[in-house]
Amino acid sequence: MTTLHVVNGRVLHPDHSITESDLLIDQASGTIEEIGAVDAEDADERSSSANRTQSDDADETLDAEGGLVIPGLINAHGHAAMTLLRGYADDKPLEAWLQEDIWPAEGELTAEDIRVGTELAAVEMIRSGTTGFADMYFEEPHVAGVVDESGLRALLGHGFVSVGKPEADARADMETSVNFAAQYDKVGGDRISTAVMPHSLTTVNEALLREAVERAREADVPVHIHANETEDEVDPIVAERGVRPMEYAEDVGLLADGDFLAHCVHVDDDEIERLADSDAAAIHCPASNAKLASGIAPVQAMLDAGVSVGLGTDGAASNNDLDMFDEIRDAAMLGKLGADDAAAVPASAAVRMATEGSAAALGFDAGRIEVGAKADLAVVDLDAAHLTPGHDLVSHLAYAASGSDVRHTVCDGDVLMEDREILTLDEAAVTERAEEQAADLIDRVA
Ligand SMILES: N[C@@H](CCSC[C@H]1O[C@@H](n2cnc3c(=O)[nH]cnc32)[C@H](O)[C@@H]1O)C(=O)O
Ligand SMILES: [Zn+2]
Repeated sequence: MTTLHVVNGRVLHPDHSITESDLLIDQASGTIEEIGAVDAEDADERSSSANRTQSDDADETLDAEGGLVIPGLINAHGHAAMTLLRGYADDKPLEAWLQEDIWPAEGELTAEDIRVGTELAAVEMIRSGTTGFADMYFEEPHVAGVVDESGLRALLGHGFVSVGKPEADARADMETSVNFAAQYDKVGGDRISTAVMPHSLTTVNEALLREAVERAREADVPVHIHANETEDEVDPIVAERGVRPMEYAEDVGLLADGDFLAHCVHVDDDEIERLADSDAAAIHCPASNAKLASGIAPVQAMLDAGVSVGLGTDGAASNNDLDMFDEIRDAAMLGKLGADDAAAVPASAAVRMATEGSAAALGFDAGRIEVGAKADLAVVDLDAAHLTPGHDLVSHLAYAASGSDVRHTVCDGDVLMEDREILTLDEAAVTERAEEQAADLIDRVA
């Protein structure tokens, strides 16, 4: 067995206790094998030479001295290649932003744009301790290629809409979504999984939505969709059907085990109950909801009701970065404002949303540092001024740390970033290429 030792650090356990522990990782299975002093001799040796970075019996060793080993953060909703549209159109509400700026620009996107934009996203995620993500976009086979080379874990799907398109085009788009999901699920291992991804409850017509859900069940993959993001999305459903969107969602066959719904901002008590009674998850995207002034999701109420809640950044054009530490902080801050209660969404709950919550939503056996779980983790440097003193490290993760405090990133037992150097992608080349590709895209749109 080839092994990776993560030594000399402190470890954040699932109950959020913290101990000084080493990890032994089996790289073949990509799982955590042991937590604790790996053997007594090692521990003795370590105390006599704290700076040692080579372990005699491990194939590879990662020094976490002064750091906290946390579960890799999981970005459970986004559109990775939208990094190319970062800062392209800001300060507008959802509908105008999509229709006036984003969709016209996306109409010009090529497979190469998607590949380059997704590589840029991968660099940003690895740098900021994100090891897994969900992606709803186009040209997903190219996204899968980037996931493969970057070493990240991802759940991918082709997003499709029917509004504003001839029926035949919309149907073909739905077929692309189903076929991609069926063909790429668990392709080349278990780092890539898939879902069928109708864009939203209002941008896909009922017949296609029903069919997409049915086809997803046949292919044994979940469904991912935007839901209840703005009032403007809720009102037409209520006006047309006389029911709120979650009842409509149930009616078309959604809210099954494995399904996950982005946003869920404007959900009433009955809808929260429906979500809680279902095996589907809500993905909270606080920064995107704030920037587009969509509203504040009732996250504490959802958690209290027992809804499974994950956390996501949404695309980089409505955030405008992919740093999940920011998202954790925004979830806590907006959760308090929205509930008018400083005790709402405490640090620990926000960290859980980005780790075990997102993992459960995406069906990843990760989001926790535990024997048998996937070895998806990040090592956060704790010796910075803004993280001193260390009264409460979970508080620091939520309120004081940022992605740039991440020193190492590991996914599936492989080191993706060591001492802030990304090993799987050429960061300088990726950013340079992205700058060129984005300029070219904007030229084509103009
Ligand atoms: N526009 C595509 C649909 C699906 S891909 C996913 C889409 O979600 C869009 N998107 C990004 N952020 C949001 C959001 O917050 N709400 C709704 N859609 C978004 C994104 O720009 C992309 O167009 C089509 O023509 O078939
Ligand atoms: Zn989105």
